[in-house]
Amino acid sequence: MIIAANLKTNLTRAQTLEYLKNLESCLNENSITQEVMVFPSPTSLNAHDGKIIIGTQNAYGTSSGAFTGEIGSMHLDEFGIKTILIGHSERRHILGETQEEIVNKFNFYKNLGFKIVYCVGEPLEVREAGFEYMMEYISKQYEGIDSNYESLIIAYEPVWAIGTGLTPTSEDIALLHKELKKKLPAPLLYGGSVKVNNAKEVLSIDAVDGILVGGAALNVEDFCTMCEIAQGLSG
Ligand SMILES: O=C[C@H](O)COP(=O)(O)O
Repeated sequence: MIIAANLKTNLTRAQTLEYLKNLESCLNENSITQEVMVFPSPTSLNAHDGKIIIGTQNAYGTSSGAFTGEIGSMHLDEFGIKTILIGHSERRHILGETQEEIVNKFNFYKNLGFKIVYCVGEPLEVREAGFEYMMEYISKQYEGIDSNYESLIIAYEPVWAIGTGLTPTSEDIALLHKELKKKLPAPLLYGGSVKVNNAKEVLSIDAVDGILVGGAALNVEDFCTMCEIAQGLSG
């Protein structure tokens, strides 16, 4: 299974170093063999020696250049980072990234062989408009994305479940994941208010290959517990 922590705009560089040190020890103590990823804030990116895969929450589709406020692939190369989160709902809905910009970024990092965790998901009004409309909405988020890319991981994150404490029912997640797997057979993570107390239920659902955790991952013990839960379920 893939257990990923998106630290968003939290934890300083020093706090991230401490977090990674503690997480690495916890993973070792508990013999965790699952794929564990952490996406720190851009100023906390660093080389890391250990089990944890460090990914970037964002980067512009360039090596370097005149793109004020952005980082490019050369900044990731400095730390050996080869994993990127693309299409997160906060970038789509708060920062206004369009599908076209997302596809450009996807293609740039695909051409560099990055592992891409590609996020899709619907806002509440879309879900309330019915299943068919919701699936059409999510399908548009797949437009332009190379479904055959071998280093692709999809994360389904209903926007209304992110940071709200609300989660779809297990039946809803199972249904959605089944539909999304038909579209694209890549590993499929669920994200949106996953916490220690619901991680087991979510990870037990068919077609859930892992979780992408935001708020609840900020506590390193809790995030490690979720890795232990995944380990337990993987036998
Ligand atoms: O990338 C992670 C997701 O946005 C989930 O965030 P959350 O666990 O705080 O709901």
